[in-house]
Amino acid sequence: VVLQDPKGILGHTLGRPVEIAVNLAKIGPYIVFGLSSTQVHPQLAALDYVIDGIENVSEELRLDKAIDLVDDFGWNRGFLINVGDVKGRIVDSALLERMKRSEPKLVVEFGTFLGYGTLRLARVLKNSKAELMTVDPDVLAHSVSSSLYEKAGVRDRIVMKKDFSSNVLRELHREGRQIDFLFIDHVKKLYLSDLKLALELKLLAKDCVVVGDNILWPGAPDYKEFMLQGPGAKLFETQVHQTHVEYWPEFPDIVTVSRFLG
Ligand SMILES: C[S@@+](CC[C@H](N)C(=O)[O-])C[C@H]1O[C@@H](n2cnc3c(N)ncnc32)[C@H](O)[C@@H]1O
Repeated sequence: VVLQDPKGILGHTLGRPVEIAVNLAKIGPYIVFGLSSTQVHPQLAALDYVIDGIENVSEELRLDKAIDLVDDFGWNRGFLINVGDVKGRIVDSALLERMKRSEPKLVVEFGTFLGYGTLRLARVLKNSKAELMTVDPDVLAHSVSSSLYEKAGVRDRIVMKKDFSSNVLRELHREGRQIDFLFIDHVKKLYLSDLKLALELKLLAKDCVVVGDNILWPGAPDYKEFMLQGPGAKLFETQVHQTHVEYWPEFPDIVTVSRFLG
């Protein structure tokens, strides 16, 4: 507790030196071992790879190139937890199918991380007027994704919320808005509670499509049970896609695509 809030516990005179020592300890590995930020954070390493690889790419090809570079990094250079190209195609198709039925107004992603999933959604929504919103409380996700969107040339098309999913659901409710497509890809334990909150607040528009990633691994068993056997089975029509973990074909995973019957 003292290390988290030294001035609050010890007062300014004693607490301030402790605060400085704690911060020095945090940046110590960088100084002492000469580590760069990209060696510590895979998100920054992937962003670095995109920035270098996209330099001479023309404006109209930048979005595709940014997506390809992240996938190349994920497959060949390190492990990333973005949805990846294989499961990403399932998300793309779900959104395309939804767009064939009617023009969505609001598309939301829970869990931004690098911003890769958002780029895929932005690519599918290229000729759409839908608002694309992505939500992540983590400052590293916020800053890395902002740079990635800028490099890919889509920064002005994306509404970024540096906040928790449940707060954003309540905000949308206060604004009287509804969601037409929801990509749930944040903390697995929150999938079901956030879905229930969205239902309780009547935030899902009729025909809203809800895509759940990582249903098998790391796994959201309660969400799966709710959608397939529980009350969700009457509220949604769900397709179960057997696939594999991002950039790791040896490990099976499931993506669910659920259409809200309203
Ligand atoms: C698996 S990653 C998201 C990957 C991203 N959807 C993609 O495919 O590129 C999960 C992210 O969820 C974020 N997260 C954690 N708690 C959250 C919350 N309550 N609301 C929204 N995002 C959250 C984490 O910070 C992390 O960046």
